Amino acid sequence: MSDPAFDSKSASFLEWFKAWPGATFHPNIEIQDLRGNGAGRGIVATADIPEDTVLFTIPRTAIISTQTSDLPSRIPQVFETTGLEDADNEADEDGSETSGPPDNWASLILIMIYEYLQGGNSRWRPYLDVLPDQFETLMWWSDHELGELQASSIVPKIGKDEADGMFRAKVLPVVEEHAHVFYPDGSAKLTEDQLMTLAHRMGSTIMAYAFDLENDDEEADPENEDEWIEDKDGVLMMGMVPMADILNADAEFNAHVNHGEDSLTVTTLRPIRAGDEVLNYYGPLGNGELLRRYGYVTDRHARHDVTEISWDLVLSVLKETLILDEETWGKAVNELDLEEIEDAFVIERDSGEPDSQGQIHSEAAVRELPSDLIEQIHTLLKAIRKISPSAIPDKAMRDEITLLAVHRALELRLAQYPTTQVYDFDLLSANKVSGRQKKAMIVRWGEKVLLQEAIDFAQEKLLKAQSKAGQESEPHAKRQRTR
Ligand SMILES: C[S@@+](CC[C@H](N)C(=O)[O-])C[C@H]1O[C@@H](n2cnc3c(N)ncnc32)[C@H](O)[C@@H]1O
Repeated sequence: MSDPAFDSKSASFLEWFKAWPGATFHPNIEIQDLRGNGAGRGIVATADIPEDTVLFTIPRTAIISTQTSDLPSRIPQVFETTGLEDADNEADEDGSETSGPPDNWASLILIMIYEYLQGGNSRWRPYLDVLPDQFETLMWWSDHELGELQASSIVPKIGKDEADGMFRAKVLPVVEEHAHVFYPDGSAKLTEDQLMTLAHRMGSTIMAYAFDLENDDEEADPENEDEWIEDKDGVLMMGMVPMADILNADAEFNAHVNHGEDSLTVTTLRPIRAGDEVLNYYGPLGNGELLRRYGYVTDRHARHDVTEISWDLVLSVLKETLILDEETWGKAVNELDLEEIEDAFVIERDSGEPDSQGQIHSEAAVRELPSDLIEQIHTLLKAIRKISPSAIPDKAMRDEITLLAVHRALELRLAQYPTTQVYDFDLLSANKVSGRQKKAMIVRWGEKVLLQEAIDFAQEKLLKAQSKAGQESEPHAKRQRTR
């Protein structure tokens, strides 16, 4: 069913966009209301379009960034940099530091707050009108809703407290100190709570919509010419790119945003048929990360699912497996260089890469165990062997113990999720869940499927290692097992 208010905002936005000098918009595409599929606005082909067609052109002047908004020139003292700062200001994100210019994130949040508060005076008003004021990203979920993610490793990455700290340190003070710049004459000032909510809203919008823009000053790096991933952690300038961000995305896609000197263009990577949605690419993200940053999940992104296993869990399994006296164990663990120790390890598949047409042809599968985990276990086992050589007499035993421990730790990791894969699958396939609960269930189920694949893979490797060790030790007595 059509929604006149929604459609009229889309139409005003399109008209505004086309009026920018240098903007183009292909006649065979249109902005559609895809809320029925839970996908907001999107761009759909209205007739067949061949490969390598320019769908639209966005002049750089239409992008919202530090280079185009008036804000940096109105409060230059805030935006001035010495050139020595960490462009990412990562260390400041906990809000512990209040000095220094705002980083990429804080700069764009300030600019978006400024442009929003200008209302009809902002050059980007029709664009701001089609940006969201509600989000499905994890930052906005209640504790109860987050509980549905169970033991997912995405939960500790949400970072709400860090964002609150950053806004209080780098955003609110600037708006308050320069209220005469941010608030047009006669407009009411926002309360601290309203300003925090607005900062969160702009932060979430930037997270899901902004692009990293290749810096004009830098020479083009031929290695990165085909860079489609929006790396929010990079040092490039961030900007809000009207129209390019109306594109929805998937792990297989059919369009690409090219960064030109004066404009950005969106071109088709393969023929698009009438009725097909034009899709961009946000990168090889698992559904957990997709949900955290963008607020949705897809079947195609499941191949990139990841989960993590903690070193503490592996360590407890190793301790149980090796049955060493406390002194030997304590000494060996103390041998590890705390600076070098990884706290968590990523479990993932070899998930393949999209080809130049945005399609993936390989099958995703677990093809190795995390090499940094194996290395860290080996370092510990080496330390143990130095103290107690009989505990780990040879390399074969080291490898067997390593695989036993990884296998067991993966089983215990899977058991940290209170429901089973089968239970989740039944609910999902019977369509008994919807909304956020369903998204959370897809994430946690995907992680369980991945963990089970990793368990099976470790088991296979363990059996091979054991049979190899058995053959090598024959006709001697069977090797003594550690437990
Ligand atoms: C860059 S915007 C794309 C335009 C957006 N649909 C809109 O209405 O403004 C990114 C947001 O679009 C939505 N989105 C993108 N791709 C999607 C997909 N394949 N399925 C569902 N939602 C999607 C998510 O809400 C995401 O945070």
